[in-house]
Amino acid sequence: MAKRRKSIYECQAFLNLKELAENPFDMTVEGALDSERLETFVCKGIEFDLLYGCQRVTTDVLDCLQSLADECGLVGQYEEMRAGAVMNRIERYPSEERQVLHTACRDVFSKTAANDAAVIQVKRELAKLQEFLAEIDNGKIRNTAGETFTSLIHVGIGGSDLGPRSIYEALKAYGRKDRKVYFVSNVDPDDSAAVLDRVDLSKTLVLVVSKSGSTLETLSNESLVRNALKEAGLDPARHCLAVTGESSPMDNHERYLRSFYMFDYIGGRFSSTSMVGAVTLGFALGYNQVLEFLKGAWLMDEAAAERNIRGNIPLLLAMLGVWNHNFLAMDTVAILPYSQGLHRFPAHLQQCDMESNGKSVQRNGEPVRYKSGPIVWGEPGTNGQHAFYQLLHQGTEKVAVEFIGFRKSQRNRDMCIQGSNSQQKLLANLLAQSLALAVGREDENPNKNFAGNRSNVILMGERLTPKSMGALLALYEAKIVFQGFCWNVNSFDQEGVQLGKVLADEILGAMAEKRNGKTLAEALLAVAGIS
Ligand SMILES: O=P(O)(O)OC[C@H]1O[C@H](O)[C@H](O)[C@@H](O)[C@@H]1O
Repeated sequence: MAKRRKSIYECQAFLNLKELAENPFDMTVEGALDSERLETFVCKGIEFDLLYGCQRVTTDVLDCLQSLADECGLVGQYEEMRAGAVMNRIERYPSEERQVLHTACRDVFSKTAANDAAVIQVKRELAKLQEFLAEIDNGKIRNTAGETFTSLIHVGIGGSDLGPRSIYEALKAYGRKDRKVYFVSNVDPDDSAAVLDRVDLSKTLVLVVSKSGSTLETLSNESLVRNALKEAGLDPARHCLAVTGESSPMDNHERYLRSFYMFDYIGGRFSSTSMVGAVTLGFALGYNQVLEFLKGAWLMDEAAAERNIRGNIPLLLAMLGVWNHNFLAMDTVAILPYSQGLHRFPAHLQQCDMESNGKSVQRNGEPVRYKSGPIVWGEPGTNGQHAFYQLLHQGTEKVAVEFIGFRKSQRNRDMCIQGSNSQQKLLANLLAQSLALAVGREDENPNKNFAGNRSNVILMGERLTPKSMGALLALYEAKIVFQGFCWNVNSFDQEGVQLGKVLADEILGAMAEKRNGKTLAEALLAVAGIS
């Protein structure tokens, strides 16, 4: 018999927080935000510190958030998930009924794994990857002309693209100089054409990534690339690699030089540490860097099992998010990395968060009666400062901001210009934005007035490396999972993407048969003037 999960509004802490939210901490009062507060409201963790002095919280609020986390059993559920409980389900209705074990992808460093069976499968795939990368290095795998492969095109979409792409972008500073990676995701034919125009296909590996092995965009792009290989006189089976679910329609060894597996218990948007991300990363950076990346993620997973929110960054970030969203009515979260390497990371988190927690049904099948997942968006600073920060400071919309910064740059190529180097300028801007949002500034001219009290946190790391990237990824994965548990939604399915796919098929059918105007879909096709 499944345990009944509490909805947050059934918790005593929920009522207490509602009361506290009537009079949240005012950061604009003179002296409210002082050095003591800034020093106290810091959570030190794996590879990152979370600075949360600029949140509208008091110790009372934090105590209540702790109680809410405890009443909802968040850490207990997280541990159940890591051990292999069937968390991907909705009671009383047909649902995916799966375990959720993306954490097993990095549980390879533990003496005793949380779920042995999954870790055995994970280790087998890692060993295959290590061997494959060694064979490219030692020349056992070469093209038909006997040359080494120097490029890889990663073909996938959604979880099979966003995570790997954002991680590759974050870490390409450590990439091998003799290797290049390209990504193709959109079914817009211009996406693949632009990449195909730039590569020497004879020295290119094509990694097709699809858990289901049946995603329209990925299969279309695979066909376009295979066709280009054939037109260049090359044998696709000697260039194409697959990452897919075992026994998916793509699980066909004759069509691929190598096949790597992911498993039912790894959700697409949580799959970056599986072969979905590891093959591309391994090609670009080498196997040891993949291990560093996994190590960072594993350390964060372990740290996320701490019950005390003041000592657990993902849990604290999750609970501060609940406070801002459910009690202070902040509908959107902006992820603003002050790190060019992380320029695609907000896009990845958009999928990871919004596809996970953008739900209106609880795990018990009842409707959600409070707000579940927020809208997530973001761009790197300082670029964003010259674009949308106006709204963050003076707009009517209140946005919860999560800054991410690093004390040191990745490439160490910097110089002093007008008294400071660029890394210092970057960090000065990050800190300035945090304070400006929180404290504001009064001006008798209303148009120049900054109201302040705009909540934000800073995640501060030393340097963006494979290890810290792994930790950052796992931090956000755990945050999303904790929030999903708190809102009592199933964070691991994505029924909401189905209807659009069904209607797109209907419209494609109408296009093929030149049907026009009978159904709503056909009428829209005609009105849009598409033949
Ligand atoms: O990896 P695939 O099976 O090709 O799926 C790719 C993506 O497609 C779907 O539409 C889902 O919404 C995503 O969660 C998934 O990551």
